[in-house]
Order: sequence, then structure tokens, then C-alpha cells
Amino acid sequence: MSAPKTLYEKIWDAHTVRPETDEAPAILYIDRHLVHEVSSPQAFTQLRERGIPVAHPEKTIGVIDHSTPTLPPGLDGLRAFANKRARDQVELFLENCRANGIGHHDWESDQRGIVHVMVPELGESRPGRTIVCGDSHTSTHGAFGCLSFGIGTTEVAHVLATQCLFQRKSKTMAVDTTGVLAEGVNAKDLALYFISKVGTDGGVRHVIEYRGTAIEALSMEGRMTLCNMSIEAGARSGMVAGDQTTLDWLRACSKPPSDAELAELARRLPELRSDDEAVFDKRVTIDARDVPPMVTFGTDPSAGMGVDGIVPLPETSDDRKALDYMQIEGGKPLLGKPIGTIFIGSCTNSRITDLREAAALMKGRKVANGVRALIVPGSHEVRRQAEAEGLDQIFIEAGVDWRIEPGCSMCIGMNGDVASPDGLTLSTSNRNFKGRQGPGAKTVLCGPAVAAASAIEGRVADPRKMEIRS
Ligand SMILES: CC(C)[C@H](C(=O)O)[C@@H](O)C(=O)O
Ligand code: SF4
Repeated sequence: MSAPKTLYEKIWDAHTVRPETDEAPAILYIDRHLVHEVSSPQAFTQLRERGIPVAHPEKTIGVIDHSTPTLPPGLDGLRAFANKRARDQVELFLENCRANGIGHHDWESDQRGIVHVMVPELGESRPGRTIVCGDSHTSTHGAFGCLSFGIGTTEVAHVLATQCLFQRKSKTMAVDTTGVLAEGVNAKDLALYFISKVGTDGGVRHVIEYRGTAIEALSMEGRMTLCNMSIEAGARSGMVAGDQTTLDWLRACSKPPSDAELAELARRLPELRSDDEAVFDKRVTIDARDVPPMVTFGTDPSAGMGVDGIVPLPETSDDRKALDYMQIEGGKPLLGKPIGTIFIGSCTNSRITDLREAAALMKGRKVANGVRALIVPGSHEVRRQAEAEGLDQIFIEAGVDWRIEPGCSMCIGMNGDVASPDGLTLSTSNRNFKGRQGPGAKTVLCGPAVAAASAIEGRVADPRKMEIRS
């Protein structure tokens, strides 16, 4: 009998071209390489200058998402790029993909979207695979039981040239859950709750595997939200072992694997999970029944609490600086504090289940006067589904600025969709760093339900107190 292994170790071993030694990192084979316009230009330049071709263009997927406008082209047919830099970046990227024979999703693609939303829809994020991208939130794909993580630009060049990557093995961390999330509490709340417990360095040098009853009960969308946020706990990646939910999602996605591939995946699934006796370097246990709808009050994702909680008094000068920046007072509730903006979108929470959750609360109601509400679907696929269900109409009637071109948008503001510095911005994205969503923007991270309820109330609101109108 071979020694028991974690899922991470199994995928690692199956992709090791040369094992790690004290002197040198391992060489890992990469099944899928995702490239976007922000982190790839220097990598393509390096290859071009050295005359090296892309080794496996058919295993590389190109996407434009960060700098892309979310409004459709004007009557003149022109797209409203934020600036020349954004336009040049997108154009150069598309040229690089074409020159290297890389299949890519440009304006013509009806599958375009945020890389971590649309690649799963292509059926490409599958149990047992290795996936990398020059983007920290690549951990999202781990929701499908694959090993996926972000890499730097030099590594992007390396993977383009060789389809392999130098890597040191990570430690393993199990997050074991008991119970299930309460009604009105979602995967984002679980992620923020977990990060508030372990801190932004709780997962450093580890790959997290989320397990247990609460995870098994989550939809694929919820698992993606959770794995997405792993990086905010400092982890290399997050993963959830594939199960029937995974297979059903893959079978129903817009470009499903073939029947033969699905059958093969089903056959391999019992092996593609951590062995019962596998030893993790670190373990954390969470009772999912303890998780409330969450909000952050500081300027890092670990500064979180229940939406009806009291903001802790600052203990350090950094705490004080964070609260000063946020214009939030320690020792007081956040509930009821007036807000300026809400944003529902990003690779964390722009999927159909997120939009359904927001629409259920916004139906037949209006966004409060003076609040700007921006909702951006994560992909064209999500947009089409939302339109088919009439969610776009619910949003528009509520007074939401509903966008029809998917992209990262106000998560990072690179495309010109920036949050106002006036008032709090309740955002379903993943980072609340100072100025991340625009100069002076004060981000309160939360799930779609808290964002939607707050938009209606014009104040930080508890979605559990709002009646759902069906
Ligand atoms: C621009 C990109 C490289 C960056 C990342 O790596 O995550 C961005 O997606 C982010 O969320 O900050
Ligand atoms: S949506 Fe935000 S977090 Fe996700 S890839 Fe885009 S910028 Fe990064």
C-alpha cells in the first residue's frame, strides 16, 4: 500500500516532470494556461525577442477582461476605453494571441468574460488538472478539484515556452466544515468568516482543501467563490474535491466535455480526493451554522464581522489608520451607516447564482436615492442566463446601472468603472485595499445579498431582515 495522500499531493505527483530537490524546485506539467491582457505583454515580448514559439497554443486560452469597457460600443462603433493605455493593452494582447495561434476570446466571442468565470463555462476547469494564469485569483478553478494558482510574468513566459513550471511544493491545510450555512448566508460570507478567523497570512505557503458538510452542500458557484478568496488568506490556492455536483455542472455548462471524457472523469473521481488517512500540515474547523452575513470594516479582507456586529476598537496604529481611512468608528455598529455605492460583480461574485440572490431582494423595490448601484455580469453566458430569467429587468426597474459587457470592472477600476470616494462602497469583489476601486474609495466587502439589501436601504443592511418577494 502506498502512503495516504492529499488531493493536492496526488495532482502534484501526477504532474511532476522532475521532482523537487534541496537545490532545485520541481518541474510541473501544466494542463491549461490562461492568459490575459495585463500580465502577459512582457512574457510575449521575451519569447519574441528570443525567437521561441509558444509550445502548446492549444492548451493556452486568451481572454480580455481587466481593461475592457463594460458599456457596448457607441453609435460610432467605438468602445469607450478608459484611456489609451487600456486600449493599447487590449489590442496588443489580441495581436500576441493571433501571432502565436492562441485561441482567444475577443469582442466577437459570445463566451467572453472574466477569465475565472468564463473558463469554467468552457468546461476547461476539470478535476485532476493543473491550471495556471498570471493572475492571483486563479485559485478559483480549484473548486473543480484541480490544482490552479497564479504565477508571475516571468513564469508566464516560461509556461508559454515549455508548458512547464518550476515550483516548490506547498504545505497542505484542511478546512473542515460541520453543519451547513443558514438560510440567507452564502459562500462569500463563509470565505470572509474564514479569513477573519485565520488572518491574511493564515494560509501562507499552503494549499487549502475545503471539505465537510457545508462544502458538499455548496453549489459549484459557491465553491468557486470560496476557492477564489483563498488567496486573501495568503494561500497558494484553494480546492474542493470533485463530486456529483462537479460532474453535473460540467455536463450542463455551455461547452461540456464529451460524454467519453465525462465518463472517464466519473471513473477517476473516487481517486481524485484526499485519502482518509492523509495528513495535512494544518487543520482548521468551522461550524457553518456560526457564519453570519459578513462585512469588512478595515482595509484588508481579514477585517470582517457579522453585518449586525460592533466594529472592534482599534488595537494598533494600523487598525486606527484603516478605520480613519474608511471613516468608520470602532465600538459602533456598521449596520445603518449610509452608503454611496454598491458593486455586484468580479470573479468572486458575478455568477448567475449571485445575480439571482441580488434580484430576489431587489425585485419590486428601488435603489435608494443618492446610491449608485453597478451590476456587471461575469461573462456573456451569465448575462444571457440573467436576461432569460428576467433578472436584468428587475435590476433596471430598481434603478441599477446594469452592464452588458462582462469584465473585471469596479473590482479593480482599470477599465474606468471606479467607485466614488464619497461614502462606503459595498462590493462583492475580493480586495478592500486603500484605493483599489478608485482613488479614495472605501470598500466594504460583502456577498451579493448584503450589497443588494444595502442598495435598497441606502444604508448597510442585513438581508435577513428583508422580505423576499417572489
Ligand atoms: C491584474 C492582475 C495581475 C491582478 C491579480 O494578479 O490578481 C488582478 O486580477 C487583481 O485582482 O489584483
Ligand atoms: S475580477 Fe478582480 S480579482 Fe478577479 S481577475 Fe479581475 S481584477 Fe482580479
